[in-house]
Amino acid sequence: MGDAVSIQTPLPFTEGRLKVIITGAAGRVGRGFAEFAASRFELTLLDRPGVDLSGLDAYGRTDHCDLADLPRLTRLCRGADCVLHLAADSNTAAAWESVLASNIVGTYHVFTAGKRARCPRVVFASSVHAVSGYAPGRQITPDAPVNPGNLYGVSKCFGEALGRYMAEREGLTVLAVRIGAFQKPEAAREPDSDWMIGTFVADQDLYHVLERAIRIQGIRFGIFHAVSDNWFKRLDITATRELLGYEPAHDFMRLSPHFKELFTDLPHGHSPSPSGAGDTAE
Ligand SMILES: NC(=O)C1=CN([C@@H]2O[C@H](COP(=O)(O)OP(=O)(O)OC[C@H]3O[C@@H](n4cnc5c(N)ncnc54)[C@H](O)[C@@H]3O)[C@@H](O)[C@H]2O)C=CC1
Ligand SMILES: O=C(O)[C@H]1OC(=O)[C@H](O)[C@@H](O)[C@@H]1O
Repeated sequence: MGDAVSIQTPLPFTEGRLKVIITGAAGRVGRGFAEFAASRFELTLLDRPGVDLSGLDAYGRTDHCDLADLPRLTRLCRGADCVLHLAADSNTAAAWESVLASNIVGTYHVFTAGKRARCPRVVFASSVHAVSGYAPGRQITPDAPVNPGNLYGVSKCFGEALGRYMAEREGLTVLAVRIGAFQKPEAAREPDSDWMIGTFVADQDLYHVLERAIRIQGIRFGIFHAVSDNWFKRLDITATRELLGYEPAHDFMRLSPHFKELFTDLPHGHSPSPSGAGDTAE
């Protein structure tokens, strides 16, 4: 994560019920995080007009807002401590027009709304696809040059770059969390997917990273990787562990019925490295 590696740890975390705006709150990550975060933060849960927000009102205030509507976004951000920006066209094969509207223009509007409303922090949901162009089996550290595997990934690189600019030049603090393949642990059933082995992130593991990204002090900008404690980690999580205090609880191989039997006699953390894959960069 570039500059942050020289920071002395541990960094402090802001306690208490911070006011957090969540965009894309009705999506897969948003709904689960809202439930996890309701007792921890004062939430405003946003999604685009027409999206069903029912059920979310148990976790905070709900409202509709399209990312295209900068004035409305700005009003909604007033008084908030942080925007957790989850809204996006999350389809890795999304059409460019949609990527442009939601992920590029929409993300620009979220950062700009945060700045205009004096909301000091944006936590940006980036993706492993910002670096999915690297060869399979290679582990990627947060300081590797971006290498998106699709146009959706390109839009996540844009969000990271904009976040850095907004942090360095416009006074926000920005944490970009590169999310792997988000799933509930009980859904980790794909028989032999190389992609899932390396990128799986269990829902609760991700929620802990997001909470810590919202609370950490002393970082102006950082890119943090969020995958579970997988046998092979496509994204290196050293900085997430050391700076955010991330302690992942899950490992795709241990959850998958296909692989579980291989691990019965091995204590956690002492698995042999699979050939061609491991925790160090090639
Ligand atoms: N689910 C995953 O495995 C991963 C997700 N991510 C990122 O994390 C974030 C959350 O992902 P999911 O919850 O899975 O996505 P999702 O597709 O389930 O939810 C995204 C939400 O954003 C909303 N949205 C889209 N465009 C909008 C617009 N123009 N204005 C207002 N709202 C809009 C949608 O209505 C939807 O409810 C996304 O930014 C995604 O790119 C990154 C890596 C992996
Ligand atoms: O590639 C993956 O596994 C995931 O990565 C993402 O960034 C996408 O938003 C999500 O739809 C995919 O499932």
